[in-house]
Amino acid sequence: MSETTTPTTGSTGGALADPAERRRLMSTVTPEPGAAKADPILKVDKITRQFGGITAVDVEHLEVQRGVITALIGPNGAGKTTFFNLITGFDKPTSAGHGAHWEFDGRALNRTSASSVARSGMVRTFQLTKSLSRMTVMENMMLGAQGQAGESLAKALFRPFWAGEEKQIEEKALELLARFKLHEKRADFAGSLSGGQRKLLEMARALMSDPKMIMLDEPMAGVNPALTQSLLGHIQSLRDEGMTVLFVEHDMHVVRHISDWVVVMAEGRVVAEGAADTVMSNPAVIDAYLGAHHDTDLGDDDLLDDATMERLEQEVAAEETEREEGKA
Ligand SMILES: Nc1ncnc2c1ncn2[C@@H]1O[C@H](COP(=O)(O)OP(=O)(O)OP(=O)(O)O)[C@@H](O)[C@H]1O
Repeated sequence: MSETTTPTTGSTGGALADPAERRRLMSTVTPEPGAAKADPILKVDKITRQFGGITAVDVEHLEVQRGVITALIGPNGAGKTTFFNLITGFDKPTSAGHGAHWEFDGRALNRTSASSVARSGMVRTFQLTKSLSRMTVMENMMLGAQGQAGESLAKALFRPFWAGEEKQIEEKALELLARFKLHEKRADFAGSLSGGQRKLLEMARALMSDPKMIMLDEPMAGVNPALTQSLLGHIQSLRDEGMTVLFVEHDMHVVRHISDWVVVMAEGRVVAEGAADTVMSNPAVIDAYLGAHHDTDLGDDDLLDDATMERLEQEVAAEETEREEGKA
Protein backbone atom coordinates (compact mmCIF):
# COMPACT_ATOMS: atom_id res chain seq x y z
CA MET A 1 0.00 0.00 0.00
CA SER A 2 1.18 3.50 -0.65
CA GLU A 3 1.80 5.51 2.48
CA THR A 4 1.48 8.89 0.89
CA THR A 5 -1.41 10.91 -0.44
CA THR A 6 0.61 11.93 -3.45
CA PRO A 7 -1.18 10.51 -6.45
CA THR A 8 0.53 8.34 -8.97
CA THR A 9 1.80 10.57 -11.70
CA GLY A 10 1.75 9.59 -15.30
CA SER A 11 4.52 10.15 -17.77
CA THR A 12 3.44 13.76 -18.19
CA GLY A 13 2.71 14.38 -14.48
CA GLY A 14 4.19 17.43 -12.80
CA ALA A 15 5.10 19.30 -15.97
CA LEU A 16 1.40 19.85 -16.59
CA ALA A 17 1.05 22.01 -13.49
CA ASP A 18 2.21 24.78 -15.82
CA PRO A 19 -0.81 26.26 -17.67
CA ALA A 20 1.33 27.20 -20.68
CA GLU A 21 2.54 23.62 -20.97
CA ARG A 22 -1.04 22.31 -20.81
CA ARG A 23 -2.18 24.75 -23.47
CA ARG A 24 0.75 23.77 -25.66
CA LEU A 25 -0.05 20.06 -25.23
CA MET A 26 -3.76 20.43 -25.93
CA SER A 27 -3.16 22.74 -28.89
CA THR A 28 -1.63 19.73 -30.66
CA VAL A 29 -5.01 17.95 -30.53
CA THR A 30 -7.41 18.39 -33.44
CA PRO A 31 -10.64 19.73 -31.93
CA GLU A 32 -13.02 17.12 -33.32
CA PRO A 33 -15.02 14.20 -31.87
CA GLY A 34 -12.82 11.18 -31.14
CA ALA A 35 -9.58 13.15 -31.55
CA ALA A 36 -6.33 11.33 -30.78
CA LYS A 37 -4.42 12.66 -27.75
CA ALA A 38 -0.66 12.83 -27.22
CA ASP A 39 -0.71 10.50 -24.20
CA PRO A 40 -4.18 9.06 -23.60
CA ILE A 41 -4.75 7.42 -20.21
CA LEU A 42 -8.21 6.22 -21.28
CA LYS A 43 -9.24 4.98 -24.70
CA VAL A 44 -12.80 3.95 -25.45
CA ASP A 45 -14.11 2.24 -28.58
CA LYS A 46 -17.57 1.32 -29.77
CA ILE A 47 -19.50 1.54 -26.54
CA THR A 48 -23.25 1.52 -26.93
CA ARG A 49 -25.97 1.17 -24.33
CA GLN A 50 -29.62 0.82 -25.14
CA PHE A 51 -32.52 0.96 -22.71
CA GLY A 52 -35.48 -0.49 -24.58
CA GLY A 53 -35.76 1.62 -27.69
CA ILE A 54 -33.53 4.42 -26.35
CA THR A 55 -29.88 4.61 -27.29
CA ALA A 56 -28.42 6.24 -24.20
CA VAL A 57 -24.77 5.92 -25.25
CA ASP A 58 -23.21 5.46 -28.68
CA VAL A 59 -19.56 6.42 -28.40
CA GLU A 60 -17.47 5.41 -31.40
CA HIS A 61 -14.08 6.53 -30.07
CA LEU A 62 -12.91 8.72 -27.22
CA GLU A 63 -9.50 9.40 -25.73
CA VAL A 64 -8.80 11.18 -22.45
CA GLN A 65 -5.44 12.92 -22.12
CA ARG A 66 -3.34 11.99 -19.11
CA GLY A 67 -2.61 14.67 -16.53
CA VAL A 68 -5.23 17.25 -17.49
CA ILE A 69 -8.78 18.13 -16.45
CA THR A 70 -11.36 17.00 -19.00
CA ALA A 71 -15.00 18.05 -18.65
CA LEU A 72 -17.78 15.92 -20.07
CA ILE A 73 -20.74 18.16 -20.80
CA GLY A 74 -24.07 17.81 -22.55
CA PRO A 75 -27.75 18.47 -22.01
CA ASN A 76 -29.87 16.37 -19.65
CA GLY A 77 -30.22 12.83 -20.94
CA ALA A 78 -27.14 13.10 -23.20
CA GLY A 79 -25.76 9.87 -21.72
CA LYS A 80 -22.96 11.24 -19.53
CA THR A 81 -23.80 9.33 -16.37
CA THR A 82 -24.55 6.16 -18.30
CA PHE A 83 -21.15 6.51 -19.98
CA PHE A 84 -19.46 6.86 -16.55
CA ASN A 85 -21.34 3.79 -15.35
CA LEU A 86 -20.26 1.76 -18.37
CA ILE A 87 -16.55 2.50 -18.25
CA THR A 88 -16.37 1.99 -14.48
CA GLY A 89 -18.01 -1.43 -14.67
CA PHE A 90 -21.30 -0.43 -13.02
CA ASP A 91 -23.23 -1.19 -16.16
CA LYS A 92 -22.57 -3.35 -19.20
CA PRO A 93 -22.62 -2.03 -22.77
CA THR A 94 -25.19 -3.43 -25.15
CA SER A 95 -22.22 -3.70 -27.53
CA ALA A 96 -20.29 -6.00 -25.13
CA GLY A 97 -18.77 -8.74 -27.25
CA HIS A 98 -19.52 -6.74 -30.39
CA GLY A 99 -16.54 -4.44 -30.60
CA ALA A 100 -16.90 -2.59 -27.29
CA HIS A 101 -13.41 -2.07 -25.94
CA TRP A 102 -11.87 0.32 -23.46
CA GLU A 103 -8.51 0.48 -21.85
CA PHE A 104 -7.10 2.46 -18.99
CA ASP A 105 -3.40 3.10 -18.68
CA GLY A 106 -2.73 0.41 -21.27
CA ARG A 107 -4.90 -2.23 -19.61
CA ALA A 108 -8.12 -3.55 -21.21
CA LEU A 109 -11.06 -3.12 -18.86
CA ASN A 110 -14.02 -4.27 -20.91
CA ARG A 111 -14.16 -7.68 -19.27
CA THR A 112 -13.52 -6.56 -15.72
CA SER A 113 -15.72 -5.82 -12.74
CA ALA A 114 -16.22 -2.48 -11.00
CA SER A 115 -13.74 -3.54 -8.34
CA SER A 116 -11.06 -4.35 -10.92
CA VAL A 117 -11.66 -1.03 -12.62
CA ALA A 118 -11.10 0.75 -9.31
CA ARG A 119 -7.97 -1.32 -8.67
CA SER A 120 -6.61 -0.31 -12.05
CA GLY A 121 -6.54 3.28 -10.78
CA MET A 122 -9.71 4.73 -12.30
CA VAL A 123 -11.91 5.74 -9.38
CA ARG A 124 -15.21 7.58 -9.31
CA THR A 125 -16.81 9.47 -6.49
CA PHE A 126 -20.09 8.33 -4.98
CA GLN A 127 -22.86 10.32 -3.51
CA LEU A 128 -23.59 9.53 0.10
CA THR A 129 -26.12 6.75 0.24
CA LYS A 130 -28.32 6.20 3.29
CA SER A 131 -25.97 3.67 4.81
CA LEU A 132 -22.91 5.88 4.25
CA SER A 133 -24.75 8.87 5.76
CA ARG A 134 -25.21 6.90 8.96
CA MET A 135 -21.48 6.31 9.23
CA THR A 136 -19.12 8.94 10.64
CA VAL A 137 -16.83 10.92 8.38
CA MET A 138 -13.86 8.83 9.53
CA GLU A 139 -15.74 5.57 9.03
CA ASN A 140 -16.57 6.70 5.52
CA MET A 141 -12.87 7.18 4.91
CA MET A 142 -12.08 3.80 6.40
CA LEU A 143 -15.03 2.34 4.52
CA GLY A 144 -15.99 -0.80 6.26
CA ALA A 145 -12.58 -1.49 7.75
CA GLN A 146 -14.44 -1.97 11.01
CA GLY A 147 -17.12 -4.18 9.55
CA GLN A 148 -19.62 -1.44 8.91
CA ALA A 149 -22.57 -1.49 6.57
CA GLY A 150 -21.53 -0.89 3.01
CA GLU A 151 -18.51 -3.08 3.54
CA SER A 152 -19.02 -5.06 0.37
CA LEU A 153 -19.02 -1.98 -1.76
CA ALA A 154 -16.02 -0.69 0.08
CA LYS A 155 -14.19 -3.93 -0.51
CA ALA A 156 -15.18 -3.81 -4.12
CA LEU A 157 -13.78 -0.37 -4.67
CA PHE A 158 -10.95 0.04 -2.24
CA ARG A 159 -9.17 -3.28 -2.08
CA PRO A 160 -5.71 -1.97 -3.00
CA PHE A 161 -5.86 0.22 0.03
CA TRP A 162 -7.27 -2.53 2.23
CA ALA A 163 -4.14 -4.52 1.80
CA GLY A 164 -2.42 -2.14 4.23
CA GLU A 165 -2.23 -2.06 7.99
CA GLU A 166 -5.08 -0.40 9.84
CA LYS A 167 -2.73 2.15 11.41
CA GLN A 168 -1.49 3.29 8.03
CA ILE A 169 -5.04 3.41 6.71
CA GLU A 170 -6.01 5.63 9.60
CA GLU A 171 -3.04 7.94 9.13
CA LYS A 172 -3.81 8.30 5.49
CA ALA A 173 -7.48 9.02 6.20
CA LEU A 174 -6.54 11.70 8.73
CA GLU A 175 -4.06 13.26 6.33
CA LEU A 176 -6.70 13.47 3.63
CA LEU A 177 -9.32 14.83 6.04
CA ALA A 178 -6.87 17.54 7.06
CA ARG A 179 -6.19 18.37 3.43
CA PHE A 180 -9.91 18.70 2.72
CA LYS A 181 -10.55 20.60 5.96
CA LEU A 182 -12.83 17.88 7.33
CA HIS A 183 -10.55 16.93 10.18
CA GLU A 184 -12.74 18.60 12.79
CA LYS A 185 -15.75 16.73 11.44
CA ARG A 186 -14.19 13.29 11.61
CA ALA A 187 -16.45 12.01 14.40
CA ASP A 188 -19.62 13.56 12.96
CA PHE A 189 -22.13 11.56 10.97
CA ALA A 190 -21.51 12.05 7.27
CA GLY A 191 -25.22 12.76 6.87
CA SER A 192 -24.83 15.92 8.97
CA LEU A 193 -22.37 17.53 6.54
CA SER A 194 -23.34 20.38 4.24
CA GLY A 195 -23.66 19.78 0.50
CA GLY A 196 -20.17 21.12 -0.14
CA GLN A 197 -18.60 19.16 2.71
CA ARG A 198 -20.19 15.99 1.34
CA LYS A 199 -18.56 16.64 -2.00
CA LEU A 200 -15.23 17.10 -0.25
CA LEU A 201 -15.74 13.84 1.63
CA GLU A 202 -16.64 12.03 -1.59
CA MET A 203 -13.42 13.29 -3.12
CA ALA A 204 -11.30 12.49 -0.07
CA ARG A 205 -12.77 8.98 0.11
CA ALA A 206 -11.98 8.34 -3.54
CA LEU A 207 -8.38 9.41 -2.95
CA MET A 208 -7.88 6.71 -0.31
CA SER A 209 -6.98 4.30 -3.09
CA ASP A 210 -4.41 6.57 -4.78
CA PRO A 211 -6.17 6.71 -8.14
CA LYS A 212 -4.42 7.69 -11.34
CA MET A 213 -7.65 9.17 -12.62
CA ILE A 214 -10.53 10.52 -10.59
CA MET A 215 -14.01 10.75 -12.09
CA LEU A 216 -16.37 13.29 -10.59
CA ASP A 217 -20.08 13.35 -11.39
CA GLU A 218 -21.31 16.90 -10.91
CA PRO A 219 -18.84 17.90 -8.20
CA MET A 220 -20.43 21.33 -7.79
CA ALA A 221 -24.08 20.27 -7.51
CA GLY A 222 -25.57 21.51 -4.24
CA VAL A 223 -22.41 23.33 -3.20
CA ASN A 224 -22.74 26.85 -1.78
CA PRO A 225 -20.57 29.59 -3.28
CA ALA A 226 -18.29 29.69 -0.24
CA LEU A 227 -17.13 26.14 -0.83
CA THR A 228 -17.13 26.29 -4.63
CA GLN A 229 -13.73 27.96 -4.78
CA SER A 230 -12.30 25.48 -2.34
CA LEU A 231 -13.60 22.51 -4.34
CA LEU A 232 -12.30 23.97 -7.58
CA GLY A 233 -8.93 24.54 -5.92
CA HIS A 234 -8.78 20.93 -4.77
CA ILE A 235 -9.59 19.63 -8.24
CA GLN A 236 -6.89 21.83 -9.77
CA SER A 237 -4.36 20.72 -7.14
CA LEU A 238 -4.99 17.08 -7.94
CA ARG A 239 -4.28 17.82 -11.60
CA ASP A 240 -1.18 19.82 -10.68
CA GLU A 241 0.11 16.83 -8.74
CA GLY A 242 -0.20 14.71 -11.86
CA MET A 243 -3.64 13.13 -11.51
CA THR A 244 -6.00 12.94 -14.45
CA VAL A 245 -9.47 14.36 -13.78
CA LEU A 246 -12.61 13.58 -15.77
CA PHE A 247 -15.74 15.30 -14.58
CA VAL A 248 -19.37 15.76 -15.57
CA GLU A 249 -20.70 19.24 -14.88
CA HIS A 250 -23.68 21.37 -15.85
CA ASP A 251 -22.30 24.65 -14.57
CA MET A 252 -20.61 26.20 -17.57
CA HIS A 253 -18.72 28.75 -15.46
CA VAL A 254 -17.05 25.90 -13.64
CA VAL A 255 -16.35 24.11 -16.92
CA ARG A 256 -14.72 27.18 -18.45
CA HIS A 257 -12.81 27.96 -15.30
CA ILE A 258 -11.01 24.67 -14.69
CA SER A 259 -11.17 22.49 -17.82
CA ASP A 260 -8.17 21.96 -20.03
CA TRP A 261 -10.34 20.08 -22.51
CA VAL A 262 -14.07 19.69 -23.02
CA VAL A 263 -15.93 16.73 -24.51
CA VAL A 264 -19.54 17.36 -25.51
CA MET A 265 -22.13 14.60 -25.63
CA ALA A 266 -25.61 14.80 -27.12
CA GLU A 267 -28.04 11.94 -27.66
CA GLY A 268 -25.41 9.44 -26.58
CA ARG A 269 -22.71 10.55 -29.01
CA VAL A 270 -19.63 12.68 -28.71
CA VAL A 271 -20.55 15.66 -30.87
CA ALA A 272 -17.63 18.01 -30.19
CA GLU A 273 -14.32 18.28 -28.39
CA GLY A 274 -12.01 21.20 -27.85
CA ALA A 275 -10.46 23.70 -25.50
CA ALA A 276 -12.97 25.23 -23.09
CA ASP A 277 -12.76 28.72 -24.55
CA THR A 278 -13.56 27.62 -28.11
CA VAL A 279 -15.83 24.61 -27.77
CA MET A 280 -18.83 26.58 -26.53
CA SER A 281 -18.98 28.53 -29.79
CA ASN A 282 -18.97 25.33 -31.84
CA PRO A 283 -22.28 25.08 -33.81
CA ALA A 284 -22.67 21.40 -32.84
CA VAL A 285 -22.50 22.38 -29.18
CA ILE A 286 -24.94 25.22 -29.57
CA ASP A 287 -27.32 22.83 -31.39
CA ALA A 288 -26.97 20.25 -28.63
CA TYR A 289 -27.91 22.77 -25.98
CA LEU A 290 -30.63 24.63 -27.85
CA GLY A 291 -33.94 23.98 -26.21
CA ALA A 292 -32.32 21.72 -23.64
CA HIS A 293 -33.68 21.88 -20.12
CA HIS A 294 -31.24 21.82 -17.27
CA ASP A 295 -33.64 21.48 -14.42
CA THR A 296 -33.94 17.74 -14.18
CA ASP A 297 -31.01 15.70 -13.04
CA LEU A 298 -30.94 11.94 -12.85
CA GLY A 299 -27.66 12.09 -10.93
CA ASP A 300 -26.13 8.82 -9.81
CA ASP A 301 -28.49 8.07 -6.94
CA ASP A 302 -29.74 5.06 -8.84
CA LEU A 303 -26.24 3.74 -9.11
CA LEU A 304 -26.32 1.96 -5.80
CA ASP A 305 -29.78 0.46 -6.02
CA ASP A 306 -30.41 -2.96 -4.49
CA ALA A 307 -29.80 -4.89 -7.71
CA THR A 308 -26.48 -3.14 -8.32
CA MET A 309 -25.37 -3.68 -4.75
CA GLU A 310 -26.26 -7.35 -5.01
CA ARG A 311 -24.32 -7.72 -8.25
CA LEU A 312 -21.28 -5.96 -6.77
CA GLU A 313 -21.41 -8.17 -3.71
CA GLN A 314 -21.53 -11.27 -5.90
CA GLU A 315 -18.56 -10.01 -7.91
CA VAL A 316 -16.60 -9.37 -4.75
CA ALA A 317 -17.45 -12.79 -3.34
CA ALA A 318 -16.42 -14.46 -6.60
CA GLU A 319 -13.14 -12.57 -6.72
CA GLU A 320 -12.42 -13.40 -3.09
CA THR A 321 -13.05 -17.10 -3.70
CA GLU A 322 -10.75 -16.91 -6.71
CA ARG A 323 -8.04 -15.25 -4.63
CA GLU A 324 -8.42 -17.73 -1.80
CA GLU A 325 -8.19 -20.62 -4.26
CA GLY A 326 -5.11 -19.00 -5.77
CA LYS A 327 -3.48 -18.91 -2.32
CA ALA A 328 -4.32 -22.53 -1.52
N1 LIG B 1 -31.69 2.62 -15.96
C1 LIG B 1 -32.24 3.24 -17.01
N2 LIG B 1 -33.36 2.75 -17.61
C2 LIG B 1 -33.92 3.34 -18.68
N3 LIG B 1 -33.42 4.45 -19.26
C3 LIG B 1 -32.31 4.99 -18.72
C4 LIG B 1 -31.67 4.42 -17.58
N4 LIG B 1 -30.59 5.17 -17.28
C5 LIG B 1 -30.55 6.17 -18.18
N5 LIG B 1 -31.58 6.06 -19.05
C6 LIG B 1 -31.85 6.94 -20.20
O1 LIG B 1 -30.64 7.08 -20.92
C7 LIG B 1 -30.50 8.40 -21.39
C8 LIG B 1 -29.18 8.98 -20.87
O2 LIG B 1 -29.30 9.22 -19.48
P1 LIG B 1 -28.07 9.72 -18.59
O3 LIG B 1 -28.54 9.79 -17.20
O4 LIG B 1 -26.89 8.91 -18.88
O5 LIG B 1 -27.86 11.19 -19.17
P2 LIG B 1 -27.01 12.37 -18.55
O6 LIG B 1 -26.32 13.02 -19.68
O7 LIG B 1 -26.17 11.88 -17.43
O8 LIG B 1 -28.13 13.33 -18.00
P3 LIG B 1 -28.13 14.33 -16.75
O9 LIG B 1 -27.24 15.45 -17.15
O10 LIG B 1 -29.55 14.73 -16.65
O11 LIG B 1 -27.64 13.58 -15.55
C9 LIG B 1 -31.73 9.16 -20.93
O12 LIG B 1 -32.68 9.14 -21.99
C10 LIG B 1 -32.23 8.35 -19.77
O13 LIG B 1 -33.62 8.47 -19.62
